[in-house]
Amino acid sequence: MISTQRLIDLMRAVREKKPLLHVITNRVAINDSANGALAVGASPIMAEAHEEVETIAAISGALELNIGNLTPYSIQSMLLSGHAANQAGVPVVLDPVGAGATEFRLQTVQKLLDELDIAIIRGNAGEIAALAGEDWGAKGVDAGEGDGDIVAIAERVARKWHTVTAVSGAADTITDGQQTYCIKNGHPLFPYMTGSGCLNGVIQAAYAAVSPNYLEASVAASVNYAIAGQLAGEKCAGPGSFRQQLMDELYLLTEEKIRRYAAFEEVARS
Ligand SMILES: Nc1ncnc2c1ncn2[C@@H]1O[C@H](COP(=O)(O)OP(=O)(O)OP(=O)(O)O)[C@@H](O)[C@H]1O
Ligand SMILES: Cc1ncsc1CCO
Ligand SMILES: [Mg+2]
Repeated sequence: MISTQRLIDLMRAVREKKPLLHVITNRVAINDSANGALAVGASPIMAEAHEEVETIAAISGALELNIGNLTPYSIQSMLLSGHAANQAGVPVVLDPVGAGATEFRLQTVQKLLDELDIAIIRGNAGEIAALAGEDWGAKGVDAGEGDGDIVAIAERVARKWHTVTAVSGAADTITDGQQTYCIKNGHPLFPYMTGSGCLNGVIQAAYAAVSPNYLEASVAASVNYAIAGQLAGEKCAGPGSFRQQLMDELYLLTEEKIRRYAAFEEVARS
C-alpha cells in the first residue's frame, strides 16, 4: 500500500530536483502543459525537431509523448526521442489522445508501445479502452461513457505492454497489472478545461523523473494533481477561472493539503 507520506515526499522531490522534462505534445495543450510543469517545480522543454530530439531526451529527467496533433513528422520525433530516452534510462510517458478516434492514431500508439519501453500510459477511459480493443463510445478526444469494467481493462493494458496504466476520469484508476489504486479526488470542472488530461500526463512525467517506482510516481502525480483541481474548483466561477486557479493550486500545494484531502485506496485485483 502506498502511503500518503510517499505522495508528499515525491511532491517535494519534484520541487527539489526540478527535473528537465522533454515534452512532445499538441498545439492545443502546449502552453498550459509548460506552465503546469513549472508550477509543480519542473523545467519543461517542448521540442520536436529531428535534429535535436535525441540529444534532449537523453539528458532529460523524463520524456512525455502526447499524440494529440499527430503528423508523420511528429511520429518520427517521438520514435527518435523515445529510443534515445530508453537507451539513456530516461522514463517515457505516453498520452494516447483520441486513440479510438482513427486507425491512424491507434496504429501509431501501438507502434510506439511495441517499439518503446513506456513507463506510464496515461489516458481517459475511452483511450485506454481503445488500446484494449474495447468499445467505449469515446467522442474524439473526450472519454465517452462505456459500460465495461475499467479496472479490468486498465490491468489488461498494463500487463500487455509491461507498463503502468493511469486512467483519468471522475475516479482515476492506476495499475501496474498487479496492484491497482482508485483515486477519488478531482472536480467536475476538469473536463471543461481542454488539455487538463494532457497536463496530467506531463505531471506524471515529472514524478516519474524522481521515482523509479512508476506505480508510486503515477499514484502520487494523479492524487496531487486531482487535489489541486479540487481546491481550484472550490474557488472558481467556471472553466476560465478554473484554469487559472489550477495553476495557482499546483504551485501552492502543501503537505497539509495532501494529508487533509488525499482520497485513494488500493482495490482488489479483478
Ligand atoms: N468528472 C470528473 N470529476 C472529477 N475529476 C475529473 C472528472 N473528469 C476528469 N477529472 C480529472 O480531470 C483530469 C483530466 O482527466 P480527463 O479524463 O478529463 O483527461 P482527458 O480526457 O485526457 O483530457 P484532455 O484530453 O482534455 O487533456 C484528471 O486529473 C481527472 O482526475
Ligand atoms: C481538443 C484537442 N484536439 C486535439 S488534442 C486536444 C487537447 C485535448 O486532448
Ligand atoms: Mg486526453
